Amino acid sequence: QVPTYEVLAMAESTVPTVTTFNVNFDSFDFAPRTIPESGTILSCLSMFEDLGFSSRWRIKTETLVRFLMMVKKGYRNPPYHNWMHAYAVTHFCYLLIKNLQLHNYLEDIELLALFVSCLCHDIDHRGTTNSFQVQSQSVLAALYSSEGSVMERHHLAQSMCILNTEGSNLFENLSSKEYQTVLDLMRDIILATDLAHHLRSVKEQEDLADSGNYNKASIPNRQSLLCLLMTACDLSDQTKNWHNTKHIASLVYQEFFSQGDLEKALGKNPLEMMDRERACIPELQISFLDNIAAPVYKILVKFFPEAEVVARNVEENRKHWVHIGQLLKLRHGNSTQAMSVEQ
Ligand SMILES: COc1ccc(Cl)c(-c2nnc3c(C)nc4ccc(C(=O)NCC(C)C)cc4n23)c1
Ligand SMILES: [Mg+2]
Ligand SMILES: [Zn+2]
Repeated sequence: QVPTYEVLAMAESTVPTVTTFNVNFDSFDFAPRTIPESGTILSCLSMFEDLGFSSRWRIKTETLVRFLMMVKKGYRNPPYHNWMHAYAVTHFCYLLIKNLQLHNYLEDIELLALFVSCLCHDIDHRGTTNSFQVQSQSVLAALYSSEGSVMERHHLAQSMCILNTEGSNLFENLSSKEYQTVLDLMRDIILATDLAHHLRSVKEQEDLADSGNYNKASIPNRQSLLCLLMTACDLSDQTKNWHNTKHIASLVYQEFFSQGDLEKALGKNPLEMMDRERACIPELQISFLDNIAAPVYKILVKFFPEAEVVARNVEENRKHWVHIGQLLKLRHGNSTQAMSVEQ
């Protein structure tokens, strides 16, 4: 529970509009991690207002503030999968809604579910993967490994707990039918953040984009697009400038290498990408961009040509990794020794 006086103090302060923060806050080039963590709750408040969610779904400011503080507090502090990741993901969702006229493709309640899912999608992440949960026989694996997507089921469960807590239920003023719908949507969307799920679904998303037959009346079409958009938000750090991308890679590999160290301590052999002795970050990032990130934004651009700039930024970042890789080869021969990510 978040103390009421804190909530009221926050709610008392007038909700600044997004433009009072930054003139290009709603541009694809804006890097949300430039907002200090201390300003992220107010920033989320102003995004809810700006998107018209507060009035459309009759969300009381006090309830919204309490919800945001509970969600933020629900995140731990691993190098990458922390609250600032959730905030950056949510900001990209804001950009999609603001720039792509998504209401021509999705229902209003689906946009609300997507936005709230971005806030909640990695809540209580421990900085380790689904396979690590199973390998280490964690409590979460005991709970969810039979269904798969162990961490994602936990993120969903934690989100439901917050919504079921008196005073922080965002959806308290929705009709019972709307309420059930938004929870079902959050379940589908948060479970879709499992990369294994994404890899199984991306072909279908590409075919739908290539067909040019997207039909807003088709539930499967809308579900497919929602999953694509969620993954696009989750990986959106790759669509920003090189400084941001480089920084994110160092956070992700801090997390991966810590897991690799744990696995070695448990007598297991970590994946190369988790092994600080073997990983070559530029190589790994080029294959991550080629095999996972770039295809997502190429498909996004097929649906929404006006999003072209994000796909171009991913290509730009790939070129930087190629250059870094060449520098490393020149400087350190072909040793696969993991080197710190240099300028
Ligand atoms: C959407 O869900 C997730 C979940 C976890 C993570 Cl860390 C990420 C994520 N976000 N940014 C990154 C970056 C910059 N590099 C990454 C390199 C590899 C992998 C990875 O999981 N490879 C396993 C393979 C079987 C797919 C994920 C990476 N990643 C996204
Ligand atoms: Mg996740
Ligand atoms: Zn995430």
